[in-house]
This record gives sequence, C-alpha cells and structure tokens, in this order.
Amino acid sequence: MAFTEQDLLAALASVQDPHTGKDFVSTRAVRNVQVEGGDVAFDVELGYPAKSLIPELRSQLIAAARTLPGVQNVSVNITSKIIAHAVQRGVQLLPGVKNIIAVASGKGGVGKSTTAVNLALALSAEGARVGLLDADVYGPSMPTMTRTSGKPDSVDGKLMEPKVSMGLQINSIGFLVDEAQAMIWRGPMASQALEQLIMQTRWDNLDYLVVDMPPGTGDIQLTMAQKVPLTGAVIVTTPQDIALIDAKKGITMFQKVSVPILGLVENMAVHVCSNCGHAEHIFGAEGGKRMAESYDMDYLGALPLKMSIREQADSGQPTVAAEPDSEVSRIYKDIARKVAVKVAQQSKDFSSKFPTITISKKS
Ligand SMILES: Nc1ncnc2c1ncn2[C@@H]1O[C@H](COP(=O)(O)OP(=O)(O)OP(=O)(O)O)[C@@H](O)[C@H]1O
Repeated sequence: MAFTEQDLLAALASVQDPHTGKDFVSTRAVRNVQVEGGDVAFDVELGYPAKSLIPELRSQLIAAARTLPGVQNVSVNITSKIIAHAVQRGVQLLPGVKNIIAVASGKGGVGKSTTAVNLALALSAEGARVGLLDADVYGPSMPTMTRTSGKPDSVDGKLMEPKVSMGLQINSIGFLVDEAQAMIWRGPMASQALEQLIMQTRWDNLDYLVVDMPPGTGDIQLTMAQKVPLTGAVIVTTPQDIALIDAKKGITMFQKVSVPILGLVENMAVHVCSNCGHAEHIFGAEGGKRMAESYDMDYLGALPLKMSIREQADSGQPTVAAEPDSEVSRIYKDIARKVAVKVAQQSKDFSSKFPTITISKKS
C-alpha cells in the first residue's frame, strides 16, 4: 500500500465546508475511514440538512482522495445528524422537538409568515423533519398558506395531532379559534392559548420546529420568548427605517432573555418590475445589511418584492413548494441552510444527559 490513513485524511482536509469555511477532517465530520489496498471508504456526517449540497461535496471529496497516488475506488457516504441545542436556562425542551426556531418581526406585515413557511419548506427540502407552529394570534395565516383547516384531531384526548401538508407537521392558533375571536383576546388569554398550542401538540421527531411569532415586542411576545424553549430567532424586516427601528426592539427582546439571534432576513428588499425587469429599492437600499453589521449579527439574505411570492403564499403553495427550482426558492434555501448551520454551531443541549436528582427523606 503506497498511502496510509493519515495521508488520506491530509488529502481530504483540502476540501472545505462551504458554509463553515472549515475542513471536514478537523471538525471530525470524516469518520469510519477504511483503507484496503487501493480502495478507500469513509463517512462524512454533517450537523445540518444538506441534500442539495451532497452531489457536489461527494465529487470534491472523491477528487481530493484521488490526488493520492495509488487510490483506486473511493466510496463516500454523506449523512446529516441534527442534534438538540441548548435553550434558555431553566426551560425544558419540548418532547419530539430538537430545535425551535422563532421567526419574529418588530412590526406587522413585513412578511414574517411568508418567510417562516418558506424557511420551513426549504429545511424540509434539504432533508430535515420540520414542523411549523403558527403562533400569530393576531393574524394566523398558516391555514391559508398551507391549505389546512379544521380542529386538530386528538388520539389520546389530551394532545393535538399536527396536520400534515407539503411534508410539514403544522399546528395553528387559527385551527382552534376564528380570527375575529383571537383579535380581541387580551394578553393573558392569548398567552394561555399559545402555551396550550405549544405544549399540547404531539410533534413527531422533529429536527426543527419553525414558530411564526406574533408580530411586535409586547407582553405576549416576551412571555413566549421566555417560556418557549428556543434555540434561536430569525428576525424579518423590510428596509424601511421605521421597520428597522422596530426590528431593533425585537433583537433587544431576544437578547434580554438570552435567545441567540441566528440572523436577519430582509424582505421586499427590491422591487423587480414584472414588465420591464427594472429593479427599484422602494424602501431604501441595504438598510437591513447595515443593521446586521452594526448589531454584529449574520445577514441571512434578501427577498425581492415579487408578485409571485404573494400569489403562491395566498394560494396555499408557497414559492419553495410551488417553484422549488426558481431564483426565489434558491434564496430561501440558501437562507435555510445558513440558519441550520448557525443552529449547528450553538452549544449542545446537555440537559438530557444529566440524571434527575431527587431528594427523598429517609424515615
Ligand atoms: N417578498 C414578498 N413579495 C411580495 N409579497 C410579499 C412578500 N413577502 C410577503 N408578501 C405578502 O405581504 C403580505 C404580508 O405578509 P405576511 O403575512 O407574511 O407578513 P407578516 O409579517 O407575517 O404579517 P402579520 O404581522 O400580519 O402576521 C402577504 O400578503 C404576503 O403574501
């Protein structure tokens, strides 16, 4: 044999993870290396879902292995393993859910729900098990955006079964009450209904639960940010100054309760005329990018103000499901991958590893 396992690892270390900028050897993603004569086999385990990335990654790793003289057959098995990450101190993880991602905005109407549903669909398209929780008491839009309706079923009379649409497990405050009723709820009632929605749904083995938060930074939002076990939050804003001011309040709220901000999405960043293709910054240019920089947070991407985004969401088939290979879907998928990578970089959840200590009185 002309090469050793060490030689192979050194060759593989030349391939970088495009999302983390690190190689797969130093991050211990390369495992189970087997060398037999000129044949090599190894596994690569990623911490985030990356179906669309696998073919390119595989060819890069094979090419890297083949730079070693004597290497003949190369077999690579690339998988993703998504683990649970830490949440706010003193808050328990939800059964059946590894990571909860809040999608929030400081102000209504900026496209938070549209972003949440497309983000969930994009994570699912990349191979993750994903749920979507519509906690927007003041305007639940997931029933429309996912074409779901009716009271949730319950098998045991206690927990609600999520509805399944486009591969997502979904529960919405809109399934439980009609919109007009929810609108007039006072804070404690809304908080109680939301708690029920969050705690009493039987999520089935989810890697990510995307939560469409109520817009704003009032008591209901603060209670949720404190009580729901959140791995992190994604802030959606438009580039208008007024939306940016509100987005800052949202960031401060999550920081106050020690929920990491995974990044900022700028929605309706630029209007592209469907007739002539002319691009116009209706709400100002690069406001979101500048804000992300000044707050030292990741800028996840920008979505254009585009008729098809609204039409597809309103017709119950959001863009990532309706046109998975379009430019807009590519942006959503890119954002989703950045979010998943950012989640993977958070500290692990160790709460399940520690034994529960019970103190009993000896009689
Ligand atoms: N990038 C976009 N281009 C065009 N229309 C969009 C875009 N993003 C969202 N919309 C549309 O704007 C409207 C508001 O979006 P959405 O409901 O997602 O906002 P929201 O922030 O969740 O609002 P609310 O705070 O009321 O829940 C919807 O009709 C949606 O289809």
